[in-house]
Amino acid sequence: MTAADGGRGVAADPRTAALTFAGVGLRYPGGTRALDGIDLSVAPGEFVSVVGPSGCGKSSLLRIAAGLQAPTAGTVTGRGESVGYVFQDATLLPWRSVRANVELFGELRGLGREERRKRAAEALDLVGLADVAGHRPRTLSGGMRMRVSLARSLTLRPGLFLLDEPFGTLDEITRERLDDDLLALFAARRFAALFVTHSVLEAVYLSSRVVVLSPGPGRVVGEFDVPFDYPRPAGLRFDPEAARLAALVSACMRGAAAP
Ligand SMILES: Nc1ncnc2c1ncn2[C@@H]1O[C@H](COP(=O)(O)OP(=O)(O)OP(=O)(O)O)[C@@H](O)[C@H]1O
Repeated sequence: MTAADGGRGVAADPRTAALTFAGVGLRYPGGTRALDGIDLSVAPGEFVSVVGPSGCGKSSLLRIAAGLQAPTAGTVTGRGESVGYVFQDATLLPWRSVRANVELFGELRGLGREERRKRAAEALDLVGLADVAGHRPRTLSGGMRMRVSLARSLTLRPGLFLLDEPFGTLDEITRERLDDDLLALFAARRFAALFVTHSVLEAVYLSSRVVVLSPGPGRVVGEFDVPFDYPRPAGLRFDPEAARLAALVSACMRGAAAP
């Protein structure tokens, strides 16, 4: 259950999981084998991060989870009706106001105008952007745009959030701030989350469990439960126990990357 068990975390029970991969493999049409034999479950209210060397199949795994890519082996189950997606690009519509962007998913779902407005206002409040609801996306910073993207998904009240390096292109301070925002949202809404990142420290700071993939084709080579309660104190970034755990995860990743 902890780092002391050498990277064998406790997987979620597939019967009650928010998301389960069973024997999932992916071979792209050109022949690249991206994933092989992935068994992984995310429990309701669990925050799972996936780390691994570049090209090991992390984004492919997220795309399969999102239903954007079909696996060529195995099955994916448990995706409920309401899944939130946040990818590296905020993909906002430039001609719409922030509020209208945040209302978009509700519109696509066929929610009534009043309900959409209410949910958008609530979500913008949660991410601290109520003041710029009438602005166009181009007037916002990169970090604010990612917040709008988060808010847009929050309007669906997702039971599962899929996040692929959402803050990867942002500077360190903005990224840390958004990590804190995400943690606050997680504490408030307690969705299940599958989060892809290159940063082991970010993974430990945010997650209840960190999963390590091998070089491609990605296989699960380590799982680490993170033994810190939510809400997490900002000081956890500098906590020696967190640093020790991050070192273990890194070592597992380096071991996996060894020839
Ligand atoms: N659409 C595609 N068609 C063919 N091959 C692909 C496609 N997308 C990804 N790949 C290949 O699949 C493998 C896994 O790619 P993927 O983007 O999932 O890895 P990743 O771990 O997210 O990489 P990174 O950390 O660099 O973002 C790589 O070898 C990549 O070249």
